[in-house]
Amino acid sequence: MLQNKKISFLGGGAMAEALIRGILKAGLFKPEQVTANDISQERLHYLADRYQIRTSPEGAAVAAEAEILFLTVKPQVINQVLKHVASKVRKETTVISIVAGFTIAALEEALPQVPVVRVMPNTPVAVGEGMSAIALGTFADAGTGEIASAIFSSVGQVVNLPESLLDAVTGLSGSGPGYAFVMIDALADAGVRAGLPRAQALLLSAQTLLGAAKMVIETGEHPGKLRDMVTSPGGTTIAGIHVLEQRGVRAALSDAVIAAANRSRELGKK
Ligand SMILES: NC(=O)C1=CN([C@@H]2O[C@H](COP(=O)(O)OP(=O)(O)OC[C@H]3O[C@@H](n4cnc5c(N)ncnc54)[C@H](OP(=O)(O)O)[C@@H]3O)[C@@H](O)[C@H]2O)C=CC1
Ligand SMILES: O=C(O)[C@@H]1CCC=N1
Repeated sequence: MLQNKKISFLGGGAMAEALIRGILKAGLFKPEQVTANDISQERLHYLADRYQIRTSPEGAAVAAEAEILFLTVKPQVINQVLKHVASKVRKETTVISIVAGFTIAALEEALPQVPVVRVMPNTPVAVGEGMSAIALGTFADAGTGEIASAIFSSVGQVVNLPESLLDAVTGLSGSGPGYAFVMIDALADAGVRAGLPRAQALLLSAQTLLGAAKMVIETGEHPGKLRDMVTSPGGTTIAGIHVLEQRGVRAALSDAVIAAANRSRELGKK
């Protein structure tokens, strides 16, 4: 299905790089099938050098030859980029937008009758542990859906959801790695505060979050039950959890997700 297809990225920033790294690592595409376009020559040199992919500063030409076209620019410039390339995008091209807040209706207005897919992935696609939510556009048939599912499931887990839920997804799993990195960093600092060497503190912190997440996914148990298994009566964990509850960690995480989801909605209105 994806064999020999030309896959291109308009915007070669952080998320495009994470996807390129992930799909090449998964062996889904060969480097010569992949083209990246970016406004910065320096960035194109870096991507070509690091991943041996093709690069081009000509967005319209890249859009014209793409069979799968990723829109990976910031929400603030997507309208300008679409205006520049829209007339070159062929009706057979599958267009996959990961632009936060940018709606299928806006995509279809710019690219009439083109099969479009709106996806919200996250940066762990770079290491095969991404979380992506997919919503298909009006002109996307089952084949288009299969292409999007194949790409994103090669670099992590995929859910199909109605587009109306993608802002919520953005607040939770799209931005979520950011929250997780803050937590990992904070726990590592805490380990140093408690006397651990920095390198070991960081490993202890990151591997602990990785292990806990894996337990939730592999056992299918409710996190509350798994938490109870760690929490010996009168022991250390409940002393720690008491402090987290006192400081409102749950409410802070909840407010973070809602703030990010609201921001995604706001970006979509511009
Ligand atoms: N980062 C993430 O975790 C996720 C991001 N997304 C979405 O992915 C998109 C990209 O995000 P991210 O990678 O973080 O952003 P970046 O800013 O890292 O990447 C965007 C890239 O596009 C370049 N660019 C700007 N204007 C143009 C243009 N006219 N033509 C071609 N390239 C251009 C930028 O260059 P310059 O920097 O010089 O402006 C930059 O290199 C966003 O829409 C975001 O909402 C979705 C899920 C997760
Ligand atoms: O911060 C952002 O706007 C993007 C969208 C989701 C993750 N990063």
